[in-house]
Amino acid sequence: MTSLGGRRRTSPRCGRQVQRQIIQSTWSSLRTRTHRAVRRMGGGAKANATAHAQWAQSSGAVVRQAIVDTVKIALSDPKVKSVVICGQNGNFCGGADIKEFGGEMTGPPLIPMIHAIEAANKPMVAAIEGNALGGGLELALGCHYRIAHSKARLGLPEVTLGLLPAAGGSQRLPRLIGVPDALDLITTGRIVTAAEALRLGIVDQVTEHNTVDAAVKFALSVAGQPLDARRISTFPCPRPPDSDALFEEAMRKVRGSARGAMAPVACVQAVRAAATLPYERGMEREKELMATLFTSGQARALQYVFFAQRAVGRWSMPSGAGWDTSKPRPVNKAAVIGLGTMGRGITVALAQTGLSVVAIETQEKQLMEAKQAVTSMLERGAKRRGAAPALDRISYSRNIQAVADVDLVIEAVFEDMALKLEVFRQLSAFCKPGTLLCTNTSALDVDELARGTPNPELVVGMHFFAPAHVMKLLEVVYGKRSSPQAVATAMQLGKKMGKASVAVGNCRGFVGNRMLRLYVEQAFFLLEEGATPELVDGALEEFGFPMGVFRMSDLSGLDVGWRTRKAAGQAQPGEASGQSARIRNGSRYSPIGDLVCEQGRFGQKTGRGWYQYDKPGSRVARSDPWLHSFLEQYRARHGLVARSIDRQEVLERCLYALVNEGFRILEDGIAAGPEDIDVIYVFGYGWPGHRGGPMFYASTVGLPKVLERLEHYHQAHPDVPDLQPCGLLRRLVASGSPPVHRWREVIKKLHSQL
Ligand SMILES: CC/C=C/CC(=O)SCCNC(=O)CCNC(=O)[C@H](O)C(C)(C)COP(=O)(O)OP(=O)(O)OC[C@H]1O[C@@H](n2cnc3c(N)ncnc32)[C@H](O)[C@@H]1OP(=O)(O)O
Repeated sequence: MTSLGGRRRTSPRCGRQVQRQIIQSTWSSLRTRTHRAVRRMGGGAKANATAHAQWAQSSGAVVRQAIVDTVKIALSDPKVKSVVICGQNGNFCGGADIKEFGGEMTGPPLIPMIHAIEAANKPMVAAIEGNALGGGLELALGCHYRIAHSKARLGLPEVTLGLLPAAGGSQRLPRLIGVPDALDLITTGRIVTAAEALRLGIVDQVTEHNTVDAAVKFALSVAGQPLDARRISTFPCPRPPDSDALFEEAMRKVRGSARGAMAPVACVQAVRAAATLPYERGMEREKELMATLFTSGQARALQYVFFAQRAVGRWSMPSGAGWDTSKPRPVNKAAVIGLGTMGRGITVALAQTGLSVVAIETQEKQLMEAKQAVTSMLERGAKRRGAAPALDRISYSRNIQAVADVDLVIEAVFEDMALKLEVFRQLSAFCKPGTLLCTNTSALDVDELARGTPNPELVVGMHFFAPAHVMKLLEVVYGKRSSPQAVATAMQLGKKMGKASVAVGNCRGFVGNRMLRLYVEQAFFLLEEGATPELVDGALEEFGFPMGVFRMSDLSGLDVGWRTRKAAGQAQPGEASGQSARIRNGSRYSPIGDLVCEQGRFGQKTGRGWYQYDKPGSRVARSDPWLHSFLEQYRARHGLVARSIDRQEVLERCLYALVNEGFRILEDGIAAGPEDIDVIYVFGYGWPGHRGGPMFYASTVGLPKVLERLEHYHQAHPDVPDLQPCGLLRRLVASGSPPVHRWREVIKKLHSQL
């Protein structure tokens, strides 16, 4: 447990008949409250100081110790008839302190503690307010009854941390609610509302009123009643009729979606143990499975991602300004300009966040189409959430002057600098003073856009990812003149929208796309050298990406990149051959993608791309003999001899090139730390979370090895300067390859010397 208020107090209503154990889980203010709680547990100032010092090492140990002690006192006191376990400050318990996992566990272990609660001969009632997650819910499942507030959230999210509910959760939940629902909750980590928990049978009662009072009343009402039928571990696990088929199907499903993550698979195995073994043996199985996960490295990666996601909220700019010094402006009303795919998604996301939105599109027909699409997206979302669609929060207009009273505008028009500059010029004329002007560009220069406005400090990039109402990532791009307040406002709005928002500097492609270019480029080079799209995609998908480079390119459309390359003067029409046709600005360039586009093969939408599809729009990719013979002809025309390439080389070339660019981004100060890059890749680019993001992954591979492989590939391909190892990588290796959480120190030193 992370936190404790080992606070014993007597219920004012029931004298000493019900004793309350307060378990609080507000992590951020844990230290002070725990200190106070320890003091309240008895002992003078001296004892208190000792306990507090211990807690500083391991907060959860103190929480567990206090629960054990207080329950013991309550059970031995004849005047106490029932016990209510509750949290403090509106929270039951968010589960184990993840930071404890890295070190040696001290204090009483959780499982015997929960067993002792379940074995108690007085009713133990959990009063659940706020969160009951992970070990917190496992504790509640050890109680004989559970009373929840209507706003409570319950779940076993361990799987998202690379673990399974190993304090009996995987054995008790199926016994309580049945195998299918338990499998769903445990394998996904899905958090449920109190209403759903009641429907599933996880809680016994839901209250709109004071939860502790309701629980105390309830505890008194059941005092003295037999408890045998309330101890979940003694329940037989309800076995569905065809349970073998059910578990096989569950296993097939998790293996399909886990992308190599071990925890979801272990969760199915643990629930299967609950359904097939006596409780004690099931607990042994739970322990074995947990031990494997704990030592797998995947749990460490996922826990890193958990903290990285929170670390990116503590953003900073090269000037030193940051989250702690910059106050965001309130944003109640926003406008979206341009209602293509991105604009529609952004409109939906803003409305679902509770903002008033003005959606602007100049052409009547497009405006009407967009309105229809936005309406149905909102209706579908509302149906899924069981809420009313936020249709009345949106007004539609063809007139840009409708921005007059908004606090923030997000421009999502076509990626064309001249067009965007014109939009920004008009916005500057019509918006009220102080309105934040945001661009959703994924490639254009935010500084150039800002220069076109009278108030460049109000301009930032808000780079959403398609579909914008679904994808969790938001890059907030600050330009040279963006004010810290503008960045703070965009970051706060992103957070409100439920996005993993990362503040990054302005450069070509920002962080995500700048790194992606090198990854894709290596994939093209590998085709030239003898690989096939199937080989490259197979290696990347086995690594854990939902789709490899080529399947992804077919999905998003090959023409998008082609247009950009044409605009940059890279893609040149025609069938030129020889080495010179594959050089741009002195560096190697592969025109393969351009040539495929010249055939009208734009991917899924045209039914042909790197693969073939049954019909345009179809999603099932099949190997395409045309493409293979095209590759052979291409190699022959350019004098290239195909060689055998293995999956290891595919991974090293694609991933290390991407990681190397990540180091350059850190060196350039475009991202403040490795966590920023990792969050961008996990939440926006399908990087498997159980590998922790590219920079974390590099640290697990070992920086000296990454450096050595990059040197090797750069030597083999001197015409690819991007493969030259970055100076920061060399520096980190020279300073002993510190763990990822210490890279910032090296980066800081580097910047201070520049
Ligand atoms: C054998 C024993 C095994 C037990 C299994 C477990 O219990 S594993 C843990 C299961 N619990 C979870 O996964 C819950 C994780 N936490 C959350 O989902 C959320 O933090 C919350 C509890 C719902 C609260 O959300 P809120 O948005 O209010 O706050 P933050 O997420 O920003 O968190 C505030 C700070 O607290 C830190 N923190 C949160 N959870 C933990 C945790 N389990 N262990 C350690 N620290 C935690 C978080 O990092 C924030 O800290 P900052 O320093 O401010 O970044």
